[in-house]
Amino acid sequence: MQASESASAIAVDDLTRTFRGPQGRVKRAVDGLSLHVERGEMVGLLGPNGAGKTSTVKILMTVLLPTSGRARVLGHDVVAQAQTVRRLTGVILGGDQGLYARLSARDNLLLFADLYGLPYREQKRRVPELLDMVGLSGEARKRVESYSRGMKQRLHIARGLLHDPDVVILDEPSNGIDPVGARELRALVREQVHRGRTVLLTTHYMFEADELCDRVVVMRDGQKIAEGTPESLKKQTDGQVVLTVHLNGAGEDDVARVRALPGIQSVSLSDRDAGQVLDVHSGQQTDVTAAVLAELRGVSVLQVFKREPTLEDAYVSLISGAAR
Ligand SMILES: Nc1ncnc2c1ncn2[C@@H]1O[C@H](COP(=O)(O)OP(=O)(O)OP(=O)(O)O)[C@@H](O)[C@H]1O
Repeated sequence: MQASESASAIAVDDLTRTFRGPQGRVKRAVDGLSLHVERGEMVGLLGPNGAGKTSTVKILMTVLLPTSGRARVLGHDVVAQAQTVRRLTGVILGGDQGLYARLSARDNLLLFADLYGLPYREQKRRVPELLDMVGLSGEARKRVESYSRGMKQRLHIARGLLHDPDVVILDEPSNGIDPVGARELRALVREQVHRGRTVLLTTHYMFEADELCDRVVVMRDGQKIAEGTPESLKKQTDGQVVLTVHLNGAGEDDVARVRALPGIQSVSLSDRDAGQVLDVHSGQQTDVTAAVLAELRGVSVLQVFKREPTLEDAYVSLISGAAR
């Protein structure tokens, strides 16, 4: 059966997946989720650990059955037409699994091309083309065990694209990759959309979602709690200003005093490099800089600046707002 021209690339409707946990308790990993990805779109699936992203992705990959609801790829049902869905979808999971460490990149791709049933002539054309696209032509004959994490991830992408899928699903593509490698990977992912593919990706990196995605869907406890363009989600933090203070020696007492100031919406303290960063969210009307610095008199303040909220700020405020 051909996919209808009007079908969304990915259509998830009222999808639920439950697991039986310890003591027979039922856990709803995916709980009534609906999400649609249009053809040629790149959508990010965001959410904290345990939100249900991987379960959703596994259902779309046809390796996990839904408990109820429906999921379709280009109009094909992931349960009833699993084989067609697998043919149309490229799944890129990353990590050390799924590649043969003792084989070269080229031999890995030839092996998987065989497994996918790609005709020999097609393999001879497709494998060098993909190695070139992911920038591994020069190292194609080296064993994968000598590859860096970033190179392995690029090889995973080549592997996922062997059968020229229309829809690509990536699970945390730049997890554990150094900043330069991650930037190259993002360029590679972006290129897939330029080539007309539809991309769904999960990520914990908000700047990655902001840079790459046309839209993001935020999940928590198996449910969708927000959806929109990165810009529209940032706007939901409307009126917020973030005061960022780089400092040393701050403790919970300092955070509590700043949090108690009038006009403050939220405060977070994190370690960064050799020092600390205090992010103070407040309403636009109140300039809290002087009051915050007064409360930090006992600590060493290195730098202070104000900035617009980022997607990460919007995400943190969404996730904490949805906390039960
Ligand atoms: N096979 C399983 N058996 C029991 N519970 C499971 C199983 N798979 C997932 N879960 C539970 O379902 C919930 C959602 O898990 P899932 O892996 O889909 O979340 P996630 O958003 O991908 O998290 P992460 O960001 O950590 O990968 C979690 O509470 C998890 O413990």
